[in-house]
Amino acid sequence: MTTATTTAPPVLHLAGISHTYSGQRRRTTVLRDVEYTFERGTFYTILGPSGSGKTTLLSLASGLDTPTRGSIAFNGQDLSHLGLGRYRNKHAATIFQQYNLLTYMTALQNVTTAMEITGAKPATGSRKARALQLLGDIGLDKAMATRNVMQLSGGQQQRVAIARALACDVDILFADEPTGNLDEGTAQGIIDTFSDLAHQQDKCVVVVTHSQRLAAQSDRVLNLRKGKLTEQANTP
Ligand SMILES: Nc1ncnc2c1ncn2[C@@H]1O[C@H](COP(=O)(O)OP(=O)(O)OP(=O)(O)O)[C@@H](O)[C@H]1O
Repeated sequence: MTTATTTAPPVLHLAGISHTYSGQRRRTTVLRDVEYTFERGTFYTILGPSGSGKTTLLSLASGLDTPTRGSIAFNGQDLSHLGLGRYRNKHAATIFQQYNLLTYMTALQNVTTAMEITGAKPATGSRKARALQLLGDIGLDKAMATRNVMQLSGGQQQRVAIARALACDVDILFADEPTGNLDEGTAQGIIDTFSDLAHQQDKCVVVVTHSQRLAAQSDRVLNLRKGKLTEQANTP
């Protein structure tokens, strides 16, 4: 008799990926034969020393760059067949370390534009109302939301980047040091939001961080060291 086990369905598979940057003088191999399967309904953190390749790994997994070797599949489909643009627009949202906001727009316009591009439709109400709600939830009131993003502080811009990613109803959310510029209370609110996205909305959330405190609140902690990705044994 076989025993039935319930496992979360895989959403993203990294199959033997390696990545080398080719400079004018030398080549730097950052990732070496990384093999890992990310699942829905799970909140992951990736830890590793500075320069170990965390941002590189995120840029490959989020479809911004392609690995030198190996392949990446979303829901069983190779990203090169699905199309990186389609993957980024429809299935994966990324909160970048540098925020990558549209600097000629307001905070609100940054969020609504992303919703239009990804086709995200709120369950009720308009995109504008949903965007204002998301911005409000992380502490940016209407006056701030309608200000040009260049007139916001670094921490406020980071919150706009977070609201923009949350507004896109995608399967996977990637975030690169998303709480680095935030005070403790706001950072905790963001961590709680990531946790809810994974556990209540069945999303896959992958966060790169240096924060042990953040990592301790995730479901699975991964370590990137010397080009290899390993899962911490004590994660559930
Ligand atoms: N475009 C590039 N060209 C050449 N080398 C690069 C490039 N981007 C990153 N690197 C190098 O690859 C290595 C990994 O960089 P990466 O930014 O992925 O590390 P990280 O773990 O995210 O670092 P940190 O924690 O400091 O943000 C570093 O040695 C970096 O100098």
